[in-house]
Formats: sequence, C-alpha cells, structure tokens
Amino acid sequence: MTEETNIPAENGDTGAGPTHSGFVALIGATNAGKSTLVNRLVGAKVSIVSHKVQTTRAIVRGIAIHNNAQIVFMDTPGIFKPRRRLDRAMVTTAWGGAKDADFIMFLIDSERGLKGDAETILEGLKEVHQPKILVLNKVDRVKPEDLLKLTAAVNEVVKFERTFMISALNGSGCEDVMDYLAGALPEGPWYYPEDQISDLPMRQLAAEITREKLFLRLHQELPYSSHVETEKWEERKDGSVRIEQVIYVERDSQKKIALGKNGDAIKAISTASRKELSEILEQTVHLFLFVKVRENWGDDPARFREMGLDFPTS
Ligand SMILES: Nc1nc2c(ncn2[C@@H]2O[C@H](COP(=O)(O)OP(=O)(O)OP(=O)(O)O)[C@@H](O)[C@H]2O)c(=O)[nH]1
Repeated sequence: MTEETNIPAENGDTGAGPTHSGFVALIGATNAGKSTLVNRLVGAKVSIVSHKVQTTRAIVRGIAIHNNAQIVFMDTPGIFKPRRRLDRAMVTTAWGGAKDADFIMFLIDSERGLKGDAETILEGLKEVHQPKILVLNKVDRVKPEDLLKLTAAVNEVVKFERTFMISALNGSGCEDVMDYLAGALPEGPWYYPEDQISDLPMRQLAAEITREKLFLRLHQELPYSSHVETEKWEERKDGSVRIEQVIYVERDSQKKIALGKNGDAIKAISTASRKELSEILEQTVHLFLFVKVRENWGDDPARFREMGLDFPTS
C-alpha cells in the first residue's frame, strides 16, 4: 500500500480536507453554565457541575472533535469581584486563559442578562483582542424578544463575530456553535491524540468528582474553601483501583460537618463519588476518604500551584 492510499482512509474518506485545531476560552459569570456546556460539547464529564457558585477553580480543558476540527475548551473559573486572595487568583487565571486562546466564547445566562458580573466581564472583554463569539445560554428560560434585546445590548458594547442562542442543558443550538468553531479555528494539526477528552490528570479529576459530591451534599454548611486531594492511587492485580483522598477543611467545626452525625455525610459522599468514579474508570473502585484540618491553606502558595493557579502577590 502506498502512502497516498492511506491518507483518505485516515480522514474517513469524506472529502474532509485539512484539519483545524485551536483553543477556545469560555468566559462567563459564575453559574452562566460554562461547565454544563463544556460537558455537553465534549460529551463526557470533564468539568464539575454544581449549583454552588465558584466551584470551578483551575482551568479544565475538554477536548471535542467536530468535523475536521479538534476544539480545546478552556473552562475558566467564574469571573467576579475578587475579595480574598484565592478569589483574586481565580480571576487572574481566567483572564490569563483568555489571552492564550484562539477564540473567546462569552457565555451569558440570558435569564440574568447583563446584571452583575456579566457586565463587568463585558467591559473587560473590550481589552481582549482575539475573535469573540457571544453565546446566550439558558434560552429555555426566556422569551425570544428578550433574547434579541440582550443581543443588541451586548453587541453595542463589544463587537462579536457571531451570536448564538443555546441551552447547554437540553442541547439546543449547541451543534451550531460547534459547526462555527470547527470552521473558524485555524488550520493545523491536532494538539492531542484523538481519544483524549481532557488533559486533567486522573487523580485531579477524581478529586474534582469527590469535591462535587461534597458540595452537593453540604453546600449550605461548608465554605467553598474546602478542598479535596487524591493522595494515593493504587492499581491492583484484580483490576480494581484503591484511591485515597483527603478532604481539607480550615477548622475543626467544619471537620464535624464533613463527617456528619455518625459519619453519615462522609459515607454518603464516598458512596456517590465511588459510584461515579467506577463508571468513568470502568473498573471497581475502593475509595477511602479522610477529613483533615489545615488552617490557613488559603494563604499557602503550594496549594495554589496544586490547583494550577498562580499565587497572587498583592
Ligand atoms: N435551565 C437551564 N439551566 C442551565 C443551563 N445550563 C446550565 N444550567 C444550570 O445552571 C447552573 C450552573 O451551571 P454550571 O455549568 O455549573 O455553571 P458555571 O458557569 O460552570 O459555574 P462556575 O463553575 O461557578 O463558574 C446549573 O444548575 C446548571 O444545571 C441551561 O441551558 N438551561
């Protein structure tokens, strides 16, 4: 077989043409639906979704293949007014991610419109020079005429290449976004192997999953500063895996909350996380969760690095 006969076969023999690839930064206020959208577009769970705001801390990339394009999504932490040091790091990371991207995708919860943080972000986008698209999310919740008004108001402040109206939850409009990005991203070879959906190391992904379960169960009682780390990952001969994780909290009172009465909370969190990990890893998971108090970890540079964040010096 000659080299030439191999080429069309690799491309699926659909007259597919050259490959495209690039990075798309998702920018949006907390709860706009960024994680839900990345998960939908990538078709696998790579970024945690929770009803508690500001759950996404470090940049998580989901990698989607559409037509001939490999689209790498950078799921940025919500941009909001920074108060504490950790908050400031999250904001810096989000804007840093935007500057490295080929495309910016500004996601707005169309029910909330430009209220609050979305307006601040829009102002910030004036300084960002990459091509930008506007994506109005949660259209299942608003009237069409309100969407048109919002589109006009936003485009008056910043010029977007295109505006899309979608529901990340039910998928409507998402295919159009993918079609557009696949054609608009630069021509070039793919950055990642075809079967890779996220470059998050498995350990970190596993920690994210437990953190999601922690928040889902205890979102009213625990501050979002609590943090999960995977400390041990042991593949066993019988095909199962033993995973040990530590939930770090800042105070003894929070430790009691995380454990719950008779250990009820930690047991439920562990069961939910183990179940989901087994599904994702397609193997039996033995999960061991520990709760430890680590005071002031929010001011420790090493913790920031572990989460993929820069430590803010001011
Ligand atoms: N009705 C409706 N709800 C949605 C839609 N997309 C997302 N949501 C919900 O909005 C909430 C926030 O979604 P996330 O994906 O966690 O939001 P996020 O922007 O990643 O949030 P942070 O991580 O805090 O920045 C969740 O409860 C989602 O189920 C949508 O299209 N329609």
